[in-house]
Amino acid sequence: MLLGAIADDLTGATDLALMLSRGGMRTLQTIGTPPPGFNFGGADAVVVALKSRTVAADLAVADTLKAAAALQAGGAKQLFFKYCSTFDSTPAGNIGPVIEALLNTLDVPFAIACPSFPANGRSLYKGHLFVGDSLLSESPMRDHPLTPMTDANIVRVLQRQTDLKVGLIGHETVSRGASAVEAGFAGATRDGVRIAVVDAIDDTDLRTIGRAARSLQLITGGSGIALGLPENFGFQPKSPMQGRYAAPHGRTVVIAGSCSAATRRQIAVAREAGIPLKKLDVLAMAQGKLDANQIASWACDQHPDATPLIYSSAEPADVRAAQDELGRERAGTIVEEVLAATASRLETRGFSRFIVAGGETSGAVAAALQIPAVEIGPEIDPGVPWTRSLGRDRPVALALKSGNFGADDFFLKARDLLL
Ligand SMILES: Nc1ncnc2c1ncn2[C@@H]1O[C@H](COP(=O)(O)OP(=O)(O)OP(=O)(O)O)[C@@H](O)[C@H]1O
Ligand SMILES: O=C(O)[C@@H](O)C(=O)CO
Repeated sequence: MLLGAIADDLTGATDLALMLSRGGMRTLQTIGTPPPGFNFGGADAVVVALKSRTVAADLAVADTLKAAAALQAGGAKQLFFKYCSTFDSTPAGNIGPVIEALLNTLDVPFAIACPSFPANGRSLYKGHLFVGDSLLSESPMRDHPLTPMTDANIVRVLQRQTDLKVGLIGHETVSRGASAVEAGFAGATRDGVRIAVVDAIDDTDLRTIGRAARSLQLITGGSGIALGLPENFGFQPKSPMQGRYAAPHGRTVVIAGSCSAATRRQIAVAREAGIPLKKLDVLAMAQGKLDANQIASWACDQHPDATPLIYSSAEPADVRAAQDELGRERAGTIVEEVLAATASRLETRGFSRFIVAGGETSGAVAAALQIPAVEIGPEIDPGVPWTRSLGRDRPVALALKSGNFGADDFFLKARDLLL
C-alpha cells in the first residue's frame, strides 16, 4: 500500500476512492477500520470509511487514530484525512481535533488543509470557500441539518477547532507552481503554522498542490486534492469505464436521507419521471406509527421493474420543525435507523441495487447491510461511482451519493447505468 486514507463519512470515502482509481491506483475501500491481518489484496491505495463527521470529537479522534494505525501497519507511505468539500463540521470539530491528533501521533510538524473540489463547484480563494458562485455561508450549507456552515473563512473555521496555529497559502503562491508552494510550506512551518489552508480554484491548482505535497506525510482535504497524488507514485490516469454496469442481479431502490438542495431537486426530477415515491414523516417514525416493515412492504408492492424512491428529505423549515420537536441528533438518528432497517429488509426481499443519498444515511445503510468493503465501478456523476460490495455472501451494488453531489437527474442516470 502506498497511500492510506481515512474519510469521515462513507460517501466522502467513495468520492476519494473514485478519484484515486481514476488516477490509476488500484483502490480498495473498507467500511470501518479493517481488523489486524486484513488482506488489502495488493491495493495501491486504501480508503477507510468512518462515520466520524458528527460524533463527539474524542470518539472521532480515537476512530481515526485506530484507522491510521491499521493503514500504517498495512505499509501506507502517506496518510490522507478526507473530509467534506464543504468543510462540514461544528465549532467543536471534528476536523481540527482529528488533524491535531494525526500530527501528534505521526510526530510531523505540518499538514495542509484543502477542501477545494472545482469539478463539483467548490473552490477556495483567500481562504474563503465558495459553493458555485456563492460563499459557503450563503449556500444551502447554511441550513444543513447536522453541520450548518455559517462562516466561509476556512482559516477562521479551522482555527476555532484547534489550538495549533492555522495559516494560509494563498492563490498568488499556488499560481507560481509546485516549487513555490513547497517553499510556502517551509515558510509557514518556520512561522509556526502547523496546518496551512491552501487556496485552489481549478484543477491546475489542485495538481500543483498535489505535486508539492509529495513529501508530506499527512495531507488533509476533499477528494479534489487527491487529483495530483497518484502521479507522485508514478501512476497515470485511467480512462473511465465505458458501457453499462453489470451489477448483482435484483431489484433497485433509492433511499434518500439527505435534505440538501441537490437531493431535493433530484427527487423532484424522479417524481416528474414517474418513479413511485414514498415520503417519510419523521414525527410518525418517532412515535412508532411508521416503521421499516411498512416502508419495505410499500417498496416490494411496487411494479417489479420500477425503482421505488423512499425519502425523508425535507425543506429546511420542516427539518427545523422536526428538530425542535425531537432534538437535532435524535431526529437524525431516528431517520437513519429506520432507513437502514428498511434497506436491510429490502435486501432479504430481493433488492440488490441500492442508490443512497447522504453520507450519514449511506453509513447507516452500509452498516445495516454489513458490508466490510467495496470496489469502485463506473462514475455516475463527479464524485459518485457505482460500487460493488466485497466480503459479503450475497453481493450488492451501491451508489452512495454525497448529499450535494449529482446532476438533477442523478437517480435516473444511476438506474439507467445498470445492466
Ligand atoms: N426530515 C428530516 N428531519 C430531520 N432530520 C433529517 C430529516 N431527513 C433526514 N434527516 C437527517 O439529516 C441527516 C442528513 O445527513 P446525510 O449525511 O445523510 O445527508 P447530507 O448531509 O445531505 O449528505 P453529505 O453528508 O453526503 O453531504 C441525517 O442524519 C438524516 O437522518
Ligand atoms: O467532499 C464532499 O463533498 C463529499 O465527498 C462528502 O464528503 C460529502 O459527505
